[in-house]
Amino acid sequence: MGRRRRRPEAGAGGRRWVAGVGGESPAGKRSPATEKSLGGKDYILEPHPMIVASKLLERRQFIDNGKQFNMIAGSWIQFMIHDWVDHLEDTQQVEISAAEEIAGGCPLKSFKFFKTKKVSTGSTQIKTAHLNTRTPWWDGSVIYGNDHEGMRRVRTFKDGKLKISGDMLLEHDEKGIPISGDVRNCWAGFSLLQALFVKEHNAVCDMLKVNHPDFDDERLYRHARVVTSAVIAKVHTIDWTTELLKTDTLVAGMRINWYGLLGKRFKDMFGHICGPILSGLVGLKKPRDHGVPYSLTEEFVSVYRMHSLLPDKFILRDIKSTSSEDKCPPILEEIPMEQMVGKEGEKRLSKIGIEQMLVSMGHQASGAVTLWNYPSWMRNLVAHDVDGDDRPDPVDMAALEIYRDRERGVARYNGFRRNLLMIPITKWEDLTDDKEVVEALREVYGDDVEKLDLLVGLHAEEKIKGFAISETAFFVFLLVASRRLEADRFFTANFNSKTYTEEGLKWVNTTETLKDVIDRHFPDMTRKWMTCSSAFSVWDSMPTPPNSLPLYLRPAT
Ligand code: HEM
Repeated sequence: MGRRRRRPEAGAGGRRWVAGVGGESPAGKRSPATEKSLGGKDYILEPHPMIVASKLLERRQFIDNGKQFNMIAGSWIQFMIHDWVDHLEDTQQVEISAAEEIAGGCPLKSFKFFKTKKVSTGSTQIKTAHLNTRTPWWDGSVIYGNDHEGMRRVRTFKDGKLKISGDMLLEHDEKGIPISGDVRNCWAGFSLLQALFVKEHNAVCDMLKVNHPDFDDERLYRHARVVTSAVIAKVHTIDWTTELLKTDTLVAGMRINWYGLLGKRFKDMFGHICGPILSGLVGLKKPRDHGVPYSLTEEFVSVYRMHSLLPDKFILRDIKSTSSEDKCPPILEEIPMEQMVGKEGEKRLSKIGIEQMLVSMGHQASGAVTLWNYPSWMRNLVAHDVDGDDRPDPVDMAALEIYRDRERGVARYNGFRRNLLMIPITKWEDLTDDKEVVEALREVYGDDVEKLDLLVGLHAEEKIKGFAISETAFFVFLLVASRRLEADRFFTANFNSKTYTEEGLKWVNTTETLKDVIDRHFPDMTRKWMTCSSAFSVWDSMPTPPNSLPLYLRPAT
């Protein structure tokens, strides 16, 4: 029943590919249109990533997401990325530098980083790909670890439980690095979500032990792991995604993915007795991969480049204050985000404590995914290696992200849309009505829309009402959201009481949202501090009004 699942053809090494559309991912493979428009210039540096970062990405003034999406939601997606994907790096370093007239506004005039490692697949169809160092499945590896050593590090080997410290936060090693499944580029909000789901895992272990006193440590651990991973997947599917794309159609679509068109009540009563449309993807009799073994694509990674969600300052609230009658506790301190990252962030988190941190994150809006909203502090960032140690060379993340998509052969915006059978743009005005944006795009790319970088296009695109992300990114989200469930035996053939236990299945079936998880561990918190419906909206906002969906498809309020 172990969760170390591999793609069937991956071989003994358990390799996890990340490949681009069409298989090949080297930067050399590009569309003839782009080739022509670049006129033989160096693809990787045209236009210079630092110019793109300074003129189009860097934050001028923080733009928030209104009340739609809070800092728990922003951290949640980092929590998920760290469950699914991280590229293997080469040992060779690259340096990006620019002449004064280009680098003028950049905090770093040059920066060093490791190339993405390209490996030969041995296949004639897909010759090279990049390796994913994390397991791509929805298996909770962000808390459980990605390999044998990582998995051992987090376990207590008693009653199936994972390590957690007395203050309900993660334990740390002698260097101050958290003991958890994934510790790279972490910040206090991300670490808090890891701790919350370690608590969830341990609570499942307690419940299982009461019901099955004969289960040993290994059995408790394994059952609790599949249950907790399914809770994470469910929260992401029917709570987080519907807050990100807040429309009735999406609420219905995501609930149908989990429960099917006949709804939860029908499925609870009769089980998965109809096909995927009527009974949902979860509980299908066998996994489906539509003839293509499950793996994550480069395009998937690129659309999740959403560092603009991160603010400049973390707003710490005073939850002990009695001066406030309403649901929004007063502000205690505004802490620069860079002090909430890495080891320093961990120290601050232990002083703040899990409850104050969670309530504060709940009340702070995340940033909007739009141009001129990329955190300036990330343009001089001390990144971490896979062991969580600080890297010696700071990086300009905004410029690096532009470089990464180009290096990994991800098509530029128009090519990307063509690959998804979406209509490409022919002029800047097709992208947006905002004259200032059009002018800035023209300044960087001239009139050549084929050069537009994907990341810039996704941030510039006018959003559908209710969507916190672009329609282009949404297409990739939608495809992969279903695939992650239907290709996985733990959500299909093995979504049963033998694998999960009766009580474990009930635990998953009765948990709908992140609020349910928070209520389980902090029974008074949301009652005291939250007025909205989802723990991912800003907590003092209004509950979601009743929607036009049929009753059986509506989420419980
Ligand atoms: C304080 C919080 C965060 C820090 C310090 C951070 C830092 C980093 C760093 C250093 C990288 C690697 C850059 C490279 O070498 O290519 C990275 C990659 C990435 N980050 Fe973040 N990040 C944070 C939050 C987020 C959030 C909120 C998201 C939202 C989705 C996100 C999405 C990604 C993605 C998609 C990648 C690419 C992963 C890959 O190449 O495999 N990160 N981040």
